Amino acid sequence: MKIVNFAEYPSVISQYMMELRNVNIQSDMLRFRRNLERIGEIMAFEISRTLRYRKETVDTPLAPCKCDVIDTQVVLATIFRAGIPFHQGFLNILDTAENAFVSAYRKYREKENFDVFIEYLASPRLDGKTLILVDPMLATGKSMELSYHALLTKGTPAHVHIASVIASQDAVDYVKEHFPAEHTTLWVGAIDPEINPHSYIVPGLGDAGDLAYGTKD
Ligand SMILES: O=c1cc[nH]c(=O)[nH]1
Repeated sequence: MKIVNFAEYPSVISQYMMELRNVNIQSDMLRFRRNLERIGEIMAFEISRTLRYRKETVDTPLAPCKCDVIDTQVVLATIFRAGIPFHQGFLNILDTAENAFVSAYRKYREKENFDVFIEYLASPRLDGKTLILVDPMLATGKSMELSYHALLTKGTPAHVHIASVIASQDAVDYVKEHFPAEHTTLWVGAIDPEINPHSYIVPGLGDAGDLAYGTKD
């Protein structure tokens, strides 16, 4: 499995990541959502460089011109709810992408033990397409794997890109084991060393859904 870790090459993404993590900045929800969206836009651009293109001749006002156009059908899939701004960033760039939505929720058995359930799935057919699974926080990799298996009921994609803003090292190892190595690329803004007993990434940034949309009951 190919892994692209943007933290290895400092760029403007590093600045957005600092703002997402910083307790004094992340409480500005508008900025928090926009930073997730901006990282989505940049990752979408990088992923666009891996897509297939065909030549098409278009007429400019002066002459015919051969242009490259995307020749890969992309499906963007997002896990509710923190994924929404990140997804929008991808869609701002890949505007011909189809879209899929999955809801995964944690059902607690006791304080620190929970199962993840998929409750909702809306997806187009996936056969032969490029699936981009976006989830800003890849803590254990289990929700991502469950979502992927739910999506496979809609067909088998030719290639899978997993895009996250922060992944834990455990999640990276888990994804390596549970996704087809030949056909999967993992794109991450950073890989953090730990997850805590509540499955939050450490140092991470906290609860991305709450920071983007407010706390839940
Ligand atoms: O650290 C984490 C892990 C999962 N989801 C979050 O929002 N934050």
